[in-house]
Amino acid sequence: MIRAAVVGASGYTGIELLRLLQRHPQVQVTCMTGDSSAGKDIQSIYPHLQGFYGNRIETVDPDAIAEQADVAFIALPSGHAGGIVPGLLKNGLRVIDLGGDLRLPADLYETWYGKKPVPAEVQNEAVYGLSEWYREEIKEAKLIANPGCFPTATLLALLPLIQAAAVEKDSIIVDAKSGVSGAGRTASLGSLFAEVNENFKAYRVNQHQHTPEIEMQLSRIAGEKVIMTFTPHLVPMNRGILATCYAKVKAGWTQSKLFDLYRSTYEGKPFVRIRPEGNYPQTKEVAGSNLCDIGLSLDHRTGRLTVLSAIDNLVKGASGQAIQNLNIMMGFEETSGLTAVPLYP
Ligand SMILES: NC(=O)C1=CN([C@@H]2O[C@H](COP(=O)(O)OP(=O)(O)OC[C@H]3O[C@@H](n4cnc5c(N)ncnc54)[C@H](OP(=O)(O)O)[C@@H]3O)[C@@H](O)[C@H]2O)C=CC1
Ligand SMILES: CC(=O)N[C@@H](CCC(=O)OP(=O)(O)O)C(=O)O
Repeated sequence: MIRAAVVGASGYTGIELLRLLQRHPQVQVTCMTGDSSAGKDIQSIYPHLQGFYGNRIETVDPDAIAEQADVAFIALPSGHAGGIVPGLLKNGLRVIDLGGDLRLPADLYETWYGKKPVPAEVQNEAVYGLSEWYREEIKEAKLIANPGCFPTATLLALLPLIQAAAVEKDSIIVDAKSGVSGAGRTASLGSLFAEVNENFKAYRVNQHQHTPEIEMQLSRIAGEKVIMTFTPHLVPMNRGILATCYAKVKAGWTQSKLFDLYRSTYEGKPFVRIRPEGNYPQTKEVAGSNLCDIGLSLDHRTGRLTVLSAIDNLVKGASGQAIQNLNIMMGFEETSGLTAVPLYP
């Protein structure tokens, strides 16, 4: 049994880690931290956890965390990892950061997040944790930069095409929609019921912090620079991301060849399901699970391919993928703690 700390246990990704780890056969949560909730019992904030967890929430102290845990999940707003991660690594813990602090080099981070980057030696040690694509590196990692929710849905949809050089690389457009839990539990005007309910809006158009993250990983697999258009939207639902990705295919790529490409790329990958022709993913069909469902359709008139990808932002988009990465790092079964069937309806 390994001991896990959840740093930021009182947030949405924090309680999702608690929900999923509760039935993980090889992991026990031994430490929980928070900020405004420090000093309280977790079940006093989240009564649905009564009978599952009785831990007291502590303030963040890397040395105290290291005494109680072998691995730490960092589920904090961006800007905090730099002050915590070095102390945890120094004490020999494996660390998985769910925020954006370790995913980008310093210049891009500063530009897109508008915050001070983590020291270069910390960032350089981080392995980008898109589990299906970087398994071998994740196995050897001590520090994981867990991907963002939109990048997870988008990259799983687009990387097969990029790797096979099947599309014109300057033709990519991603139109993505997220449920409101993607914004976290911290109160904000934009997350109020009356702002979100019966509404559907784009936000941070051409300015979203996940744009460079997606482009960096597309470029890495392409072996050359790829840029794209990315537009996120907020949808009045609790959970889920649907990314609709468009790209112009190169000559010779038929619908059946494209299906073969996706099926062979994700063969043996337990969390990616390729939908049959004419059948497209829906957020409800992956809710509460670590699955990513992908569907595709080639428009013969325009030569443009539409790839749809659905995930639960809190599971495959955050806490589920973090546990998948822990499983890979520790040599556990990749699906340990993550085999739940989606919650439907
Ligand atoms: N929500 C999502 O779908 C996804 C989120 N992420 C990323 O995961 C991270 C966590 O997100 P999420 O769970 O949604 O956020 P929440 O706002 O729901 O939770 C934030 C957590 O961080 C704690 N916290 C806030 N400020 C401080 C501080 N100064 N010092 C110590 N602890 C602090 C809070 O404690 P307290 O409650 O006690 O104040 C709370 O536990 C973010 O970086 C986010 O971008 C990544 C992918 C998807
Ligand atoms: C709906 C909503 O607001 N979603 C968040 C996703 C948060 C996230 O994953 O951001 P990090 O890169 O900091 O981890 C957003 O668009 O910013």
